[in-house]
Amino acid sequence: EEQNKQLLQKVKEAGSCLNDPNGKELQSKVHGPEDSQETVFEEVKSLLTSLLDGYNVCIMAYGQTGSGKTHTMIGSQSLEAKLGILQESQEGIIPRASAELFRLISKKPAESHTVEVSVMEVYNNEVYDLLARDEQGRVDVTFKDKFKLPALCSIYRPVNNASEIMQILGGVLKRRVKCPTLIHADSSRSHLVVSLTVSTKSPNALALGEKQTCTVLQKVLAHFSHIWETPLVNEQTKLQLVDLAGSECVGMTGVSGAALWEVSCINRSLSALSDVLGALAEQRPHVPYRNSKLTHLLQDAIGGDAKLLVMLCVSPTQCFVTESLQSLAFGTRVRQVQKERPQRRTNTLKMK
Ligand SMILES: Nc1ncnc2c1ncn2[C@@H]1O[C@H](COP(=O)(O)OP(=O)(O)OP(=O)(O)O)[C@@H](O)[C@H]1O
Repeated sequence: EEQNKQLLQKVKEAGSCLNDPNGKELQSKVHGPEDSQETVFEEVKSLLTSLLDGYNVCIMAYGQTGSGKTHTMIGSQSLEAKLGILQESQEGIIPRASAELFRLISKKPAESHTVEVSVMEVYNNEVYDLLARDEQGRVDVTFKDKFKLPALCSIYRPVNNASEIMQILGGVLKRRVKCPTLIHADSSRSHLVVSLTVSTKSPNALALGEKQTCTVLQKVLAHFSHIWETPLVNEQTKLQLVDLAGSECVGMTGVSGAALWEVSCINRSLSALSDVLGALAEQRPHVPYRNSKLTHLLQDAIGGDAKLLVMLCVSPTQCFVTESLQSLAFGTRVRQVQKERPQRRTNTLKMK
């Protein structure tokens, strides 16, 4: 226990040292096991304001298997089993971020923002839409291709509050691919990506129904608005909440056969993610987003002017020191990514 305490102290020190790689102060914080979910969420809260300010935001949990990624992103696993009904204190980032988003939206003019949710998993380098599966969670092999998403487009469900998001998530989480390993009996074998798309109606679009002081173009667009399922929007931003599958050493997990293939796919996709971050950090002209389905799916959320927050989950025990160092190395790479803010996109028409 004393050794573990010392290790935790070292990890905390390593986390604070990472603060200042180029003489610039970067935000970082190391939380110990004593910190509550609420305290951890305080780090995240301001990103929801950024989302409504027009930034794409991505929050992802990275770490070895069993280190607490699902606990951090969703909440306690045992309570999750009760169909997503979590005690508030155990709620992780996804339920808290959803609640904060709707709290912020409630302060905006009525009906100015709409939110849609999609839930996908990347398993064995294929993307599956969890909202497209049947109630029993089985993927009918006859229709397997229907559930694969070659064009990376997915089902979006409109939601009006955080409880609706958690109800949808509670329903689909049972279908996430899990498999016991030596380290973690309830280990997730896929990357889970929950996307909340926030559409902001332009003031003009809001006023079209009442005022006649619009331009000719707006009148034409309004006339044909029935062609689009949703009203005109002038901006869409996306919050992507990602619970990555665990990075792991094959020897430690004790898996073989199909499970070994899963581990290899997980490790390759995480390595592709690291390569993308490396390319962004070095500002290379080509960023290899297409090298894996995971990075392809997250392209909007980690490229451009998106804000990315990575929660590194690190085991506070001596026996996992190799994995912990590997996770910290990933964190170092993330920190090196500096992003320029390009011109904002405006007046984008959303078509379904
Ligand atoms: N900070 C924490 N406080 C209390 N329990 C925790 C904490 N972190 C993790 N746990 C518990 O440890 C176990 C493993 O955590 P979790 O499922 O979140 O790991 P994981 O990193 O998502 O694993 P995998 O990658 O294998 O899916 C769970 O039972 C979880 O409730």
